Amino acid sequence: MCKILKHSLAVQLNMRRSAAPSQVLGNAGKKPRFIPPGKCIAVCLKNETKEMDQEIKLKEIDEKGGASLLSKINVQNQNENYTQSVESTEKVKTKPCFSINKCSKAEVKMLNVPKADALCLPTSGTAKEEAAQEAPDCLVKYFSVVWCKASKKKHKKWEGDAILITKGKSVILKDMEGRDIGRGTGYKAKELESLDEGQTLMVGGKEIEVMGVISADDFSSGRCFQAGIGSHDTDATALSQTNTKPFCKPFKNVCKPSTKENMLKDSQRCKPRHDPNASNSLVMPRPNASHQWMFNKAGLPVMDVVVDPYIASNLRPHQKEGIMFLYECVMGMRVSGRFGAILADEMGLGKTLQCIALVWTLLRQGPYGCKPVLKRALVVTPGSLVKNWKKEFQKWLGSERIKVFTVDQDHKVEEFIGSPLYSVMIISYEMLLRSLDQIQAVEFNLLICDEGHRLKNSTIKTTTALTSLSCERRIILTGTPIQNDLQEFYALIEFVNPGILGSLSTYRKIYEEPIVRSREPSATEEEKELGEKRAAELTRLTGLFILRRTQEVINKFLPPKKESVIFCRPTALQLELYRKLLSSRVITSCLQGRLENSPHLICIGALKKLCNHPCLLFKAIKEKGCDPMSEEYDESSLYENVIDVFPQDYTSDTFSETDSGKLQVLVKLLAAIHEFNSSERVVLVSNYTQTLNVLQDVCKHYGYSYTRLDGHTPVSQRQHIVDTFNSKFSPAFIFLLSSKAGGVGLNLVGASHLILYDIDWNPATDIQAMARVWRDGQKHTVHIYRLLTTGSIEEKIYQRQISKQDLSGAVVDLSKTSEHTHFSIEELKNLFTLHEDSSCVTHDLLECDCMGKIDHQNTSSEKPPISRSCQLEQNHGKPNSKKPLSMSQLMQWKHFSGQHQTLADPFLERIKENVSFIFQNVTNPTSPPNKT
Ligand SMILES: Nc1ncnc2c1ncn2[C@@H]1O[C@H](COP(=O)(O)OP(=O)(O)OP(=O)(O)O)[C@@H](O)[C@H]1O
Ligand SMILES: [Mg+2]
Repeated sequence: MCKILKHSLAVQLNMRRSAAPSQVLGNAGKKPRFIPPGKCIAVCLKNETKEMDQEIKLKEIDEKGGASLLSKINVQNQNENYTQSVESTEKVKTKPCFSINKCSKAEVKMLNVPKADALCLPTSGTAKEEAAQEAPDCLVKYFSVVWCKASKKKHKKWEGDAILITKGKSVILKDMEGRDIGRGTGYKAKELESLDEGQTLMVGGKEIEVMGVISADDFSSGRCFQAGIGSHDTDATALSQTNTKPFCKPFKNVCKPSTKENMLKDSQRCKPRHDPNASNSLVMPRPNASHQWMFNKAGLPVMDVVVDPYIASNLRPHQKEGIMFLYECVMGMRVSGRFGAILADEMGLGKTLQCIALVWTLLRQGPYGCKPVLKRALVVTPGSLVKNWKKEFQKWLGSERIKVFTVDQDHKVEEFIGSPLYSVMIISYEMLLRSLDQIQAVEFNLLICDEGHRLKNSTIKTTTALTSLSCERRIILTGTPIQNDLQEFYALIEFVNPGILGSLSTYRKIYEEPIVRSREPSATEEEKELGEKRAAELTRLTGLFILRRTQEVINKFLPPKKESVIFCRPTALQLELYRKLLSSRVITSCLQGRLENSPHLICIGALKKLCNHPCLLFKAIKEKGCDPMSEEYDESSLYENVIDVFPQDYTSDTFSETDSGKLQVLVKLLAAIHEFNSSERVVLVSNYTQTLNVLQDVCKHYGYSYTRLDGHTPVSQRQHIVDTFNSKFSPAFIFLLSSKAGGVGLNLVGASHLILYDIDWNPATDIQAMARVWRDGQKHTVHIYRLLTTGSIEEKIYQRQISKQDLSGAVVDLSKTSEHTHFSIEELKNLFTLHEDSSCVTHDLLECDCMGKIDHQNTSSEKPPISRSCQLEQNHGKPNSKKPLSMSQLMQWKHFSGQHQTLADPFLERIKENVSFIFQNVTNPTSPPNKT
């Protein structure tokens, strides 16, 4: 970027979007004032370091010695001294953002100082007094500038663009990645205020020339740092072409250049493939003039692109919108020169169908001269969903319209390449890595990455492999919200639209650091404001090609969903074992803060096992042994004496359902469902294979037919298992599902009951599992049951889940490790407390009157039953409320105590005896069950 330029040329060539509009045309008429570095000197002698604001420390001048010292300084020294007045950029490198609150007064002569000996002299009063005099809200101005090292050369060799911030008498220079590259103080405030285009200034040994004024808004939003993406408008033409890839490439293969003759022929025979005027037709947006100018160089007739009514007739309104959005993105109509999109609709909204409609449309049509935009499309998806994608293609298009190729052991990429029949290839991420060489040789015009949140890490093999594909039109599909971690967010954006957010270091400085900083408790008001603005700008910018809709858009098409959180009383054996574990040496030492080797995680694991069933703990003890001599952090020391609590003849194989509170409830619940209607089906979910084994034994014991999908199920069999279960003729009553293995993407609409047997730290894992049954295609009212052991660690995890969910607005990352590893001692104390006297600790925390008064103050069973929807307002105004705000939603659910006489629910009615409390919520209560 080093160019030798004269001023005016520099003004023009170094222009970035951030420069003033006047400079786009250059400013030849205006002669910039240039102050050679050697002539314009600001000398500041360090006397004291003063905190200027939360970030900037500026050095003030010892005014007493200042003048006498200064008079002795030669030019060279002055330069050295000047640098003293400039805060080292290194020092502030790690600081996230900056803003200037108040300015110190430093005695510096700066702008337009004609003499080589121009020195900074104290004016009046002490530095401190003067700093105090300066209005804290003095004007902050922002400029786009170019800079170079100070030199006396006539022709400057500008080294880069930068942003200059002036306030009062101080300036900061930032490079385009947001790093401080110079600071100075002691300028004349007036001169800084009147600084304008073409003027020059010395900042920290650097000479700068002002290219234009930047609005405060452009600075605080970070737009000014974004080369090429800075405008407020969303118009594709707003983008700088210099920063984008060649425009013709995406259309290269399918738009062959036309001769005049061909063009005429084209326009004569060209007509939209489907009638754009038909009722309910779905017509894609027409390209605007600039798009045509860029992509229709051959001047082909512009045609309406109309989605095949065969598929369009099935689309939900949000899906129609989604298809138009995707179309605009991959056509480069939303952001010029960018062809990527992220469709982040919540689970079950039909992302697959939207993509299928898009692919089918683009394989057959295009806006210019009826030429299809795509020749080949590649879908990459988790292995378990490869067949589902094929099925969905068939479901929505029928097998006669399109042939899709799925890669597996028997069907290699070569077959796809060799066959003219296929235009769509579906492959798993794993298989993609294995066949990368062959795939790289194929020219795909569209790449769809399903469950694409796995690309959040740019260094992993999968991301590198996919990035290596030359295809520019890239779509990421994810039901998992992606904005939790700003670096992962960057990686996803970078994948679909490379370079759009600048380099990673720029992104960090401009967005991540200020945003993260603004959310820290110690953030100043100014930091908060800056962070909010940057976040808003990031959202605006990425919102051009990210679309997320929530479940609500589809609720009205879905049958009702009844969700119950069921607090199951632990059994006597569970309680005794629980107490024993809590009194172990390991837990005591954890609570004293000795957490090396993470013994607390072992303890948490043991308690969770115990909650599921004591036999799982028993098994662990047998495997690990219990050694009284072992180290505290060793698992076997946790089990010391625990084995004695089990009955002498206890074995893990012959477990009894009466040993576990949750299992007792489960068995009754399954019986109730089965008896109610033998064609009802249940998905039974656990995070643990061992627990699934127990549940499987229960199925066997009661003669319930079942099927199972967990991490060990071969990928090739998964779709078959799912299809069989969903089929009307499925013999299976129960689908045993490992949430880790089969959580994402699966449709299990054959079942209308889903039971979450245990709880995960990450709410997304559970939400994912629940979304398997309540989704499009479900015909019956859905019942979701979440089983928790009353007063135990499971309740605490649940409380954490709902806080986390509220805090992030359900924005959580599925693939984050499910076990939390960091806990404060307070949190651990809470986690390792058993509440034996509460029927629902979560409800206690809500401070909801409906329960608190009756169950706690008077446990008499003659008390009238409780069934009410608590009012949020009733806790308002209570000081010192222990209720985490995040639980507020639970307040709106129905609260039932275990003693409630009629629950008006045939299934819950059966389990009452073992249940201490129930929260229940019905979504979509009025919608009729889906008949389609
Ligand atoms: N318009 C529609 N009418 C009827 N069923 C639909 C419609 N759209 C989608 N579906 C069905 O809804 C189910 C869910 O769709 P899909 O699997 O595409 O969801 P998704 O958005 O990919 O969710 P996830 O994030 O869980 O993968 C599928 O069985 C699909 O066939
Ligand atoms: Mg999906």
